[in-house]
Amino acid sequence: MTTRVAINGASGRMGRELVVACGKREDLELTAAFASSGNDALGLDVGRLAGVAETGVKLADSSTMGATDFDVLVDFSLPDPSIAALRVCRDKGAAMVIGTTGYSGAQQDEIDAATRDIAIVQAPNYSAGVNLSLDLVRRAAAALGDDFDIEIIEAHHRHKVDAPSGTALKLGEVAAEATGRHLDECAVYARQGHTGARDRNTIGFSTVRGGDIVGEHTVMFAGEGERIEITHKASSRQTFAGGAMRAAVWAAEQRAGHYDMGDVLGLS
Ligand SMILES: NC(=O)C1=CN([C@@H]2O[C@H](COP(=O)(O)OP(=O)(O)OC[C@H]3O[C@@H](n4cnc5c(N)ncnc54)[C@H](OP(=O)(O)O)[C@@H]3O)[C@@H](O)[C@H]2O)C=CC1
Ligand SMILES: O=C(O)C1=N[C@H](C(=O)O)C[C@H](O)C1
Repeated sequence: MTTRVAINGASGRMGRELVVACGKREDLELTAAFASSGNDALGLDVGRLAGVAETGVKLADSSTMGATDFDVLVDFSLPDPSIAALRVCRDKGAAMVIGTTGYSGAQQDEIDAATRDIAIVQAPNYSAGVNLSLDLVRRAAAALGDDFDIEIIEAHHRHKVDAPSGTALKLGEVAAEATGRHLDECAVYARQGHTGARDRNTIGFSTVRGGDIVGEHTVMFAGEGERIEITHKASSRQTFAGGAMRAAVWAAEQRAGHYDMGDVLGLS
Protein backbone atom coordinates (compact mmCIF):
# COMPACT_ATOMS: atom_id res chain seq x y z
CA MET A 1 0.00 0.00 0.00
CA THR A 2 1.22 3.51 -0.80
CA THR A 3 0.88 6.34 1.71
CA ARG A 4 0.04 9.75 0.23
CA VAL A 5 2.33 12.34 1.80
CA ALA A 6 2.22 16.13 1.81
CA ILE A 7 5.08 18.31 3.05
CA ASN A 8 4.65 21.66 4.81
CA GLY A 9 7.67 23.98 4.62
CA ALA A 10 8.76 22.18 1.44
CA SER A 11 11.12 24.89 0.16
CA GLY A 12 13.09 25.14 3.42
CA ARG A 13 16.36 23.47 4.40
CA MET A 14 14.52 20.44 5.78
CA GLY A 15 11.65 20.62 3.28
CA ARG A 16 13.97 20.06 0.32
CA GLU A 17 15.62 17.12 2.09
CA LEU A 18 12.17 15.67 2.79
CA VAL A 19 11.32 15.80 -0.93
CA VAL A 20 14.52 13.86 -1.65
CA ALA A 21 13.88 11.34 1.15
CA CYS A 22 10.27 10.80 0.01
CA GLY A 23 11.49 10.04 -3.52
CA LYS A 24 13.69 7.24 -2.17
CA ARG A 25 10.72 5.27 -0.79
CA GLU A 26 8.42 3.13 -2.91
CA ASP A 27 5.81 3.00 -0.14
CA LEU A 28 5.30 6.80 -0.25
CA GLU A 29 3.72 9.00 -2.90
CA LEU A 30 4.34 12.73 -2.69
CA THR A 31 0.99 14.36 -3.44
CA ALA A 32 1.44 17.97 -2.29
CA ALA A 33 4.04 20.41 -1.01
CA PHE A 34 3.39 23.73 0.70
CA ALA A 35 5.11 27.02 1.46
CA SER A 36 3.94 30.47 2.55
CA SER A 37 1.76 32.60 0.26
CA GLY A 38 4.67 34.98 -0.40
CA ASN A 39 7.14 32.32 -1.51
CA ASP A 40 8.87 33.19 -4.83
CA ALA A 41 9.01 29.52 -5.84
CA LEU A 42 5.23 28.86 -5.77
CA GLY A 43 4.28 26.88 -8.89
CA LEU A 44 7.75 25.36 -9.37
CA ASP A 45 8.25 21.59 -9.28
CA VAL A 46 9.53 20.65 -5.81
CA GLY A 47 11.90 18.01 -7.20
CA ARG A 48 13.65 20.73 -9.21
CA LEU A 49 13.73 22.93 -6.08
CA ALA A 50 15.36 20.09 -4.15
CA GLY A 51 17.92 19.49 -6.89
CA VAL A 52 16.56 16.10 -7.99
CA ALA A 53 14.30 14.86 -10.83
CA GLU A 54 10.87 16.46 -11.34
CA THR A 55 8.19 15.01 -9.06
CA GLY A 56 5.12 16.39 -10.82
CA VAL A 57 4.24 18.19 -7.57
CA LYS A 58 4.31 21.97 -7.61
CA LEU A 59 5.01 24.13 -4.58
CA ALA A 60 1.61 25.44 -3.39
CA ASP A 61 0.37 28.10 -0.97
CA SER A 62 -0.35 26.38 2.36
CA SER A 63 -3.70 28.22 2.60
CA THR A 64 -4.92 25.75 -0.10
CA MET A 65 -4.03 22.72 2.06
CA GLY A 66 -7.63 22.02 3.04
CA ALA A 67 -8.56 21.38 -0.59
CA THR A 68 -5.76 18.82 -1.11
CA ASP A 69 -5.86 15.05 -0.55
CA PHE A 70 -3.18 13.31 1.52
CA ASP A 71 -2.93 10.67 4.24
CA VAL A 72 -0.07 12.19 6.25
CA LEU A 73 1.32 15.72 6.48
CA VAL A 74 5.02 16.01 7.31
CA ASP A 75 5.59 19.44 8.83
CA PHE A 76 9.00 21.10 9.19
CA SER A 77 8.11 24.78 9.08
CA LEU A 78 7.58 27.32 11.88
CA PRO A 79 5.27 27.11 14.91
CA ASP A 80 2.46 29.35 13.56
CA PRO A 81 2.08 27.74 10.09
CA SER A 82 2.50 24.36 11.72
CA ILE A 83 -0.48 24.98 14.00
CA ALA A 84 -2.54 26.18 11.01
CA ALA A 85 -1.64 22.89 9.29
CA LEU A 86 -2.55 20.93 12.43
CA ARG A 87 -6.07 22.40 12.28
CA VAL A 88 -6.41 21.32 8.64
CA CYS A 89 -5.21 17.79 9.45
CA ARG A 90 -7.61 17.54 12.40
CA ASP A 91 -10.52 18.59 10.16
CA LYS A 92 -9.53 16.09 7.47
CA GLY A 93 -8.62 13.22 9.81
CA ALA A 94 -5.13 13.09 8.30
CA ALA A 95 -2.13 11.97 10.36
CA MET A 96 0.78 14.30 11.05
CA VAL A 97 4.53 13.96 11.47
CA ILE A 98 5.76 17.05 13.29
CA GLY A 99 9.41 18.04 13.12
CA THR A 100 8.99 21.74 13.83
CA THR A 101 10.38 22.95 17.17
CA GLY A 102 9.92 26.06 19.31
CA TYR A 103 6.19 25.90 20.13
CA SER A 104 4.69 28.01 22.92
CA GLY A 105 2.96 26.22 25.78
CA ALA A 106 -0.45 27.04 24.32
CA GLN A 107 0.57 25.71 20.89
CA GLN A 108 1.83 22.47 22.44
CA ASP A 109 -1.49 22.15 24.30
CA GLU A 110 -3.32 22.43 20.97
CA ILE A 111 -1.13 19.67 19.48
CA ASP A 112 -1.81 17.49 22.52
CA ALA A 113 -5.57 18.08 22.18
CA ALA A 114 -5.53 17.17 18.47
CA THR A 115 -4.10 13.74 19.32
CA ARG A 116 -7.57 12.83 20.59
CA ASP A 117 -8.69 12.87 16.93
CA ILE A 118 -5.66 12.09 14.76
CA ALA A 119 -2.36 10.20 14.93
CA ILE A 120 0.54 12.57 15.50
CA VAL A 121 4.19 11.62 15.62
CA GLN A 122 6.09 14.52 17.20
CA ALA A 123 9.84 14.45 17.70
CA PRO A 124 12.37 17.26 17.98
CA ASN A 125 14.83 14.99 16.22
CA TYR A 126 14.09 12.16 13.73
CA SER A 127 17.59 10.67 13.66
CA ALA A 128 17.91 7.15 15.05
CA GLY A 129 21.10 8.21 16.87
CA VAL A 130 19.49 10.96 18.92
CA ASN A 131 16.58 8.72 19.85
CA LEU A 132 19.00 6.06 21.04
CA SER A 133 20.92 8.79 22.92
CA LEU A 134 17.72 9.70 24.81
CA ASP A 135 17.70 6.19 26.22
CA LEU A 136 21.41 6.35 27.09
CA VAL A 137 20.88 9.69 28.87
CA ARG A 138 17.92 8.29 30.81
CA ARG A 139 20.00 5.35 32.02
CA ALA A 140 23.08 7.44 32.82
CA ALA A 141 21.08 10.07 34.72
CA ALA A 142 19.24 7.45 36.77
CA ALA A 143 22.47 5.61 37.59
CA LEU A 144 24.60 8.67 38.42
CA GLY A 145 21.91 10.48 40.41
CA ASP A 146 22.80 13.55 42.46
CA ASP A 147 26.58 13.01 42.45
CA PHE A 148 27.02 14.35 38.92
CA ASP A 149 26.11 17.80 37.57
CA ILE A 150 24.17 17.71 34.27
CA GLU A 151 24.97 20.24 31.54
CA ILE A 152 23.60 20.20 27.98
CA ILE A 153 25.51 21.81 25.12
CA GLU A 154 24.06 22.18 21.62
CA ALA A 155 25.41 23.69 18.39
CA HIS A 156 23.52 24.60 15.21
CA HIS A 157 23.83 26.64 12.00
CA ARG A 158 23.53 30.43 11.99
CA HIS A 159 19.96 30.36 10.56
CA LYS A 160 18.30 28.50 13.44
CA VAL A 161 15.62 30.68 15.06
CA ASP A 162 14.80 28.82 18.31
CA ALA A 163 17.04 28.16 21.33
CA PRO A 164 17.79 25.90 23.03
CA SER A 165 17.06 23.36 20.30
CA GLY A 166 14.04 21.11 20.68
CA THR A 167 16.42 18.17 21.00
CA ALA A 168 18.38 19.83 23.83
CA LEU A 169 15.13 20.49 25.71
CA LYS A 170 14.05 16.86 25.22
CA LEU A 171 17.43 15.61 26.49
CA GLY A 172 16.95 17.91 29.50
CA GLU A 173 13.43 16.60 30.16
CA VAL A 174 14.63 13.02 30.05
CA ALA A 175 17.57 13.73 32.40
CA ALA A 176 15.33 15.65 34.80
CA GLU A 177 12.66 12.94 34.92
CA ALA A 178 15.27 10.23 35.44
CA THR A 179 16.50 12.09 38.53
CA GLY A 180 13.03 12.78 39.93
CA ARG A 181 12.78 16.39 38.83
CA HIS A 182 10.77 18.48 36.36
CA LEU A 183 12.79 20.47 33.83
CA ASP A 184 10.65 23.62 34.28
CA GLU A 185 11.86 23.79 37.88
CA CYS A 186 15.57 23.12 37.40
CA ALA A 187 16.62 24.45 33.96
CA VAL A 188 19.19 27.26 33.74
CA TYR A 189 19.28 28.73 30.24
CA ALA A 190 21.88 31.52 30.71
CA ARG A 191 24.72 32.53 33.04
CA GLN A 192 26.41 35.89 33.17
CA GLY A 193 28.17 38.03 35.76
CA HIS A 194 28.50 37.06 39.41
CA THR A 195 26.32 33.96 39.28
CA GLY A 196 27.45 32.39 42.55
CA ALA A 197 28.41 28.72 42.76
CA ARG A 198 26.45 26.20 40.74
CA ASP A 199 23.18 25.09 42.34
CA ARG A 200 23.49 21.28 42.48
CA ASN A 201 19.84 20.87 41.61
CA THR A 202 20.06 22.61 38.22
CA ILE A 203 20.43 21.39 34.64
CA GLY A 204 22.34 23.96 32.56
CA PHE A 205 22.02 24.66 28.83
CA SER A 206 24.64 26.20 26.52
CA THR A 207 23.82 27.22 22.96
CA VAL A 208 26.23 27.70 20.03
CA ARG A 209 25.05 29.20 16.70
CA GLY A 210 27.35 29.42 13.71
CA GLY A 211 28.08 28.60 10.09
CA ASP A 212 26.55 25.45 8.64
CA ILE A 213 26.58 23.16 11.71
CA VAL A 214 23.78 20.66 11.04
CA GLY A 215 23.11 19.75 14.68
CA GLU A 216 25.26 18.64 17.63
CA HIS A 217 24.19 17.75 21.16
CA THR A 218 26.20 16.75 24.24
CA VAL A 219 24.87 15.80 27.64
CA MET A 220 27.69 16.16 30.16
CA PHE A 221 27.61 14.42 33.54
CA ALA A 222 30.35 16.17 35.52
CA GLY A 223 31.46 14.58 38.77
CA GLU A 224 34.44 14.79 41.12
CA GLY A 225 37.50 13.47 39.27
CA GLU A 226 35.62 12.21 36.22
CA ARG A 227 33.13 13.20 33.54
CA ILE A 228 30.86 11.30 31.19
CA GLU A 229 29.69 12.86 27.92
CA ILE A 230 27.03 11.50 25.59
CA THR A 231 27.37 13.24 22.23
CA HIS A 232 25.48 13.04 18.95
CA LYS A 233 26.61 14.86 15.81
CA ALA A 234 24.44 15.02 12.71
CA SER A 235 26.43 15.68 9.53
CA SER A 236 23.54 15.48 7.03
CA ARG A 237 19.89 16.58 7.15
CA GLN A 238 19.05 13.36 5.26
CA THR A 239 19.32 11.57 8.60
CA PHE A 240 16.36 13.64 9.91
CA ALA A 241 14.44 13.51 6.61
CA GLY A 242 14.79 9.74 6.22
CA GLY A 243 13.56 9.25 9.79
CA ALA A 244 10.59 11.54 9.24
CA MET A 245 9.56 9.62 6.12
CA ARG A 246 9.83 6.36 8.03
CA ALA A 247 7.56 7.95 10.66
CA ALA A 248 5.08 8.97 7.92
CA VAL A 249 4.64 5.38 6.75
CA TRP A 250 4.19 4.27 10.37
CA ALA A 251 1.80 7.12 11.29
CA ALA A 252 -0.60 6.28 8.46
CA GLU A 253 -1.29 2.92 10.15
CA GLN A 254 -1.89 4.27 13.67
CA ARG A 255 -5.01 5.18 15.61
CA ALA A 256 -5.41 8.67 17.04
CA GLY A 257 -2.73 9.31 19.65
CA HIS A 258 0.50 11.10 20.50
CA TYR A 259 3.58 9.19 19.40
CA ASP A 260 7.30 9.90 19.22
CA MET A 261 10.21 8.55 17.21
CA GLY A 262 10.91 6.02 19.95
CA ASP A 263 7.50 4.49 19.15
CA VAL A 264 8.31 4.42 15.43
CA LEU A 265 11.69 2.76 16.06
CA GLY A 266 10.29 0.36 18.68
CA LEU A 267 12.52 1.85 21.42
CA SER A 268 9.75 3.13 23.73
N1 LIG B 1 12.66 17.15 14.18
C1 LIG B 1 13.81 17.15 13.46
O1 LIG B 1 14.45 16.09 13.22
C2 LIG B 1 14.30 18.45 12.91
C3 LIG B 1 13.59 19.58 13.14
N2 LIG B 1 13.94 20.74 12.54
C4 LIG B 1 13.02 21.85 12.73
O2 LIG B 1 12.32 22.06 11.51
C5 LIG B 1 11.96 23.43 11.41
C6 LIG B 1 12.39 23.97 10.05
O3 LIG B 1 13.79 24.00 9.97
P1 LIG B 1 14.53 24.45 8.62
O4 LIG B 1 14.07 23.64 7.48
O5 LIG B 1 15.98 24.51 8.94
O6 LIG B 1 13.99 25.94 8.48
P2 LIG B 1 13.73 26.82 7.17
O7 LIG B 1 13.61 28.22 7.63
O8 LIG B 1 14.75 26.47 6.13
O9 LIG B 1 12.32 26.30 6.64
C7 LIG B 1 11.09 26.67 7.21
C8 LIG B 1 10.11 26.74 6.09
O10 LIG B 1 8.82 27.05 6.63
C9 LIG B 1 8.16 27.71 5.60
N3 LIG B 1 6.98 28.47 5.98
C10 LIG B 1 6.90 29.69 6.56
N4 LIG B 1 5.61 30.08 6.64
C11 LIG B 1 4.87 29.09 6.07
C12 LIG B 1 3.48 28.93 5.83
N5 LIG B 1 2.59 29.85 6.19
N6 LIG B 1 3.08 27.80 5.24
C13 LIG B 1 3.97 26.85 4.86
N7 LIG B 1 5.29 26.96 5.02
C14 LIG B 1 5.74 28.08 5.64
C15 LIG B 1 9.21 28.65 5.02
O11 LIG B 1 8.84 28.93 3.68
P3 LIG B 1 8.65 30.41 3.12
O12 LIG B 1 9.98 30.76 2.50
O13 LIG B 1 7.56 30.26 2.14
O14 LIG B 1 8.30 31.33 4.28
C16 LIG B 1 10.47 27.82 5.09
O15 LIG B 1 10.81 27.24 3.85
C17 LIG B 1 12.59 24.13 12.61
O16 LIG B 1 11.62 24.26 13.63
C18 LIG B 1 13.68 23.16 13.05
O17 LIG B 1 14.01 23.26 14.40
C19 LIG B 1 15.03 20.83 11.72
C20 LIG B 1 15.80 19.74 11.49
C21 LIG B 1 15.51 18.44 12.07
O1 LIG C 1 16.90 23.68 13.30
C1 LIG C 1 17.63 22.69 13.07
O2 LIG C 1 18.44 22.67 12.13
C2 LIG C 1 17.48 21.50 13.91
N1 LIG C 1 16.52 21.51 14.78
C3 LIG C 1 16.13 20.43 15.63
C4 LIG C 1 16.06 20.87 17.07
O3 LIG C 1 15.69 22.02 17.35
O4 LIG C 1 16.36 20.05 17.94
C5 LIG C 1 16.89 19.16 15.38
C6 LIG C 1 18.22 19.26 14.74
O5 LIG C 1 19.23 19.30 15.70
C7 LIG C 1 18.35 20.34 13.70
